[in-house]
Amino acid sequence: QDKPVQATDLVEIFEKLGGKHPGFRKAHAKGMCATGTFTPVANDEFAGAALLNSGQLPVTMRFSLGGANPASDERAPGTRGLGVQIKLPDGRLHYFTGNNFPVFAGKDPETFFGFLSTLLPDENGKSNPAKTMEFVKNNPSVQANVMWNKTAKTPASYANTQFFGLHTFYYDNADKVRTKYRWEIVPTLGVKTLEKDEAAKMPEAFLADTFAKQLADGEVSFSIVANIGEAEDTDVDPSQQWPADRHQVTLGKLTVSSAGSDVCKNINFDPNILSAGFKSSDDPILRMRSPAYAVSFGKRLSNQ
Ligand code: HEM
Repeated sequence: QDKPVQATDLVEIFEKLGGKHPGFRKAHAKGMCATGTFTPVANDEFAGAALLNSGQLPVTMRFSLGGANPASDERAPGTRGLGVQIKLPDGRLHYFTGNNFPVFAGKDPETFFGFLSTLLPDENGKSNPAKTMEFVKNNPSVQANVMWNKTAKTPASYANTQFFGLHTFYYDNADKVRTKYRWEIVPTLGVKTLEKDEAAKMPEAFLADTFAKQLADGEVSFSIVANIGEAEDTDVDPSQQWPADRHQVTLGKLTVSSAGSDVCKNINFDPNILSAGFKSSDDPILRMRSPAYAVSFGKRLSNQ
């Protein structure tokens, strides 16, 4: 657990846990692509950002289930994700790629990898919950995520799911004044989950149909909001939430116009690709995401 973990190690363990599925994403294999627009809201904290001063911008997004299995059961609670690619007029891209849990499972790639390792079946093909419990006890930084997973309910729809950026990012304005923030994507239709018995009555795959129906019935949209960090809020640890009372500003609104295209296939929703003025923090999980996504991108495009 002490030796540095590489992006290839993480992709490999995802494949061990979720199976080898050539041509699919090595995480969030099952998903749905959608297109829409981003309508910015100007504000002082992000003054001068091209992202918020270029009018309405085209968006490609992908909603997904966690895990490497492209046939995941959508009735199960657990990870849901959203990748958002916003295209600026000069061709520059800005990504927001987040999940529905508010804290990550580990403060760094080594802890995350160590945790995943405990979930692997042993030589008899059996999982060993005691091993996982022992790891969780000894690694406080995975505990909040494990607790979240214990109580998480099945999301009723992607349109009723809130997504968290988890990591800390910065925006430096022209006067070099820095805004430190963490973003969230909040559904206009509200967060809705299914109780166990309700979920059991659903078909194994219902998310695409539910979404299409909501889109046909009215507007499906989300707000992108930024929680503004204070000096004592961690910059580098996505396993720790910031206090809930931080000043919040709206960056803009994401409105979905269509769902179900396959344009996401050739997109790598790398959260470190940001438009002018924005920067990633040194959060080691955030930094690990670029190489891991690149490994997966290369593999899936070459049908591995
Ligand atoms: C070290 C930690 C992480 C690793 C190794 C990792 C790895 C990956 C990989 C390999 C993919 C597939 C990329 C592709 O083929 O295009 C992926 C997709 C994704 N990840 Fe992560 N990830 C990590 C952390 C996170 C975190 C913290 C979040 C949420 C804040 C997140 C959200 C997502 C989402 C939403 C997708 C799907 C994007 C899409 O639809 O293309 N991941 N991740």
